[in-house]
Amino acid sequence: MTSGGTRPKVDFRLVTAAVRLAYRAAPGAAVAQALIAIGGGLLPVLVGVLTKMVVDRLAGLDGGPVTTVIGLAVGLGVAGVAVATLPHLFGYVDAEWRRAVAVRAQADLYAAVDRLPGLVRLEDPAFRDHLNVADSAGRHSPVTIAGSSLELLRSIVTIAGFAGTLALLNPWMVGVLALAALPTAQAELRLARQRAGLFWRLSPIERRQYFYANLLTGLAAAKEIRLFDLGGLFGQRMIKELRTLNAENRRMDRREVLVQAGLAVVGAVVAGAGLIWAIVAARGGRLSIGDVTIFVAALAGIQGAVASGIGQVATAHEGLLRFTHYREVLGTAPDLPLPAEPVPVPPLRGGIELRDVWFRYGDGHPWVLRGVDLTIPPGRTVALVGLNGAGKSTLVKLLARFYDPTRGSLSWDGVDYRELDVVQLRNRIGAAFQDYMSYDLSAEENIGLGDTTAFGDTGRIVTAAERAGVHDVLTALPHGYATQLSRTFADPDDRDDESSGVLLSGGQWQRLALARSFLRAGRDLLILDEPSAGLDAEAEADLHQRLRGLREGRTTLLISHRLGTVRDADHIVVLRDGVIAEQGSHDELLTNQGAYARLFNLQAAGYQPVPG
Ligand SMILES: Nc1ncnc2c1ncn2[C@@H]1O[C@H](COP(=O)(O)OP(=O)(O)OP(=O)(O)O)[C@@H](O)[C@H]1O
Repeated sequence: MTSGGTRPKVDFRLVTAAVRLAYRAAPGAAVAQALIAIGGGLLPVLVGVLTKMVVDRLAGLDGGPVTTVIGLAVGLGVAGVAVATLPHLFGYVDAEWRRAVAVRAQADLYAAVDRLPGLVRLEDPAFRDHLNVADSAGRHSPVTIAGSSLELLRSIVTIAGFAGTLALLNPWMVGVLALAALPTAQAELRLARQRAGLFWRLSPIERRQYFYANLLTGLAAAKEIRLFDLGGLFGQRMIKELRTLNAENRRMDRREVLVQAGLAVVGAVVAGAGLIWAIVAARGGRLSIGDVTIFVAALAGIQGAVASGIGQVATAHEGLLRFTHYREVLGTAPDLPLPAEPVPVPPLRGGIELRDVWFRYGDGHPWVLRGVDLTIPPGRTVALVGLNGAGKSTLVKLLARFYDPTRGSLSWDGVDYRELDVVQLRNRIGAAFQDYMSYDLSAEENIGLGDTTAFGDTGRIVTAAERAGVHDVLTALPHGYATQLSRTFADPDDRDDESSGVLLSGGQWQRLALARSFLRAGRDLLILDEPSAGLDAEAEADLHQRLRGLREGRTTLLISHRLGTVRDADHIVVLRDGVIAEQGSHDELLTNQGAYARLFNLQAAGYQPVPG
């Protein structure tokens, strides 16, 4: 986490950003909480004053009609009701406020992530760490910070009210209390800083613990965990992280208990001394019994409010530290330089050119592409082949401008990619990625996501499914194309209905992903990265037969390890260690007797009978 980088700074701009977000999300709730805070701050003072007046009248020190006492008692009762109900009202408004802030914070956060044009940030571990905390920080921290500020206001109102009352009885006592509050404030703030530091230090451990916990309960690793019997190992590692967390937290808790106990003793000594003075003063006739009651209430009220106020500062500080992660994500710069005036992307006429393209994923990473020169002519099929790690998928990512080349350039009809409108560019591309997605949605949505204008257009979706050879599979599902392809989102009513969510096989999922890309078959460039890797031999032959028809006259980049499926491409490019080793038609490459011929013959030999 950010733990790897510098510790985030908490400054006033951060406070205003959090408070602004909290206010804008629900101005009504913010104002209501402010009023509740002020009311809540004044109430203890009001109760104290009313109690003093009632006690003095009952003691006969302050004559007057009995109705006045009854009026005061009623006032006391009303104040008591307010004291009892305000926390509930506060809790309700607080929850409402948090809900409103959550909607706004999440909308802003995910819009910020969606605005990132490339993949660089999402692959950056530091940014991922910010993201991990940003979601919950955005939802909770603004209200925590604003709420703590209001609670602080409440404490200040209480302190001011009681201090004023106390000053009338014994101005010295106000001074003594202020002096006693100083070490309390200092100690509490120190604790808050230590707590924040601990949060910072422990967050990587906490994330590791979550990682193992999710691994143990998630579906992704369930098969390997069971077959390789990894549950015990991961469980032990999770518990080890948890024990480390517990040990660190325990150490902090102990420190806190000691400090708090010390502060409580100081507070009790000050309160005790004050009480002795009040009793002596009352015996000497300098204070009434009512004065003694309000003196005691003021002492307790001020001490409580000081402790609470300082506690709120600590809570706000911690909330601000978390909020830095949210702000980091929202303020992150685009990971690709976007032109101020992007050039509109025309339909592809002249082709795509890669000129001396060098690429690596980061300064410390090895070169993946090393001086690639390549032309993808319009209306033709270029096949890209090469061993694992040669850089084929990386080249695909550059073609969709998920990254910019580290050196060299790509151009679309002669215009540099960096000058083009990136959204329009992607709009002109259809792709089936090697690591395609399987969405926990219905079959028709899984296809329709390729072009959301096709949502609800059964004709287009069925055509795409037919082209990918998956139509028959989908019509045979319990609810046809409407069948949910996961049980993750089963309705409570459907949980026991086995037909409400169906899981497809790996090859069926791949064909569904292809259908999704075929929705964009009319686009200017179709990229197919290992489109048949998960298909059985029959399905693969069938798919490539269909693809031949689909590719006709369309610009296509086809990547495949099975060279039999690319032999009829217009142009075959062999990539080796990030360099184009050779290129040409299938026949030319076989004649060359180079890397392609060697790989092709190796694969062909695999299909020949083993010599006896
Ligand atoms: N996001 C990434 N960050 C860092 N390195 C990466 C990333 N993606 C790929 N690489 C590295 O780039 C190199 C090329 O990977 P690429 O996926 O382009 O190869 P490929 O030719 O498509 O391989 P395969 O045939 O196995 O799919 C590999 O060494 C890989 O480790």
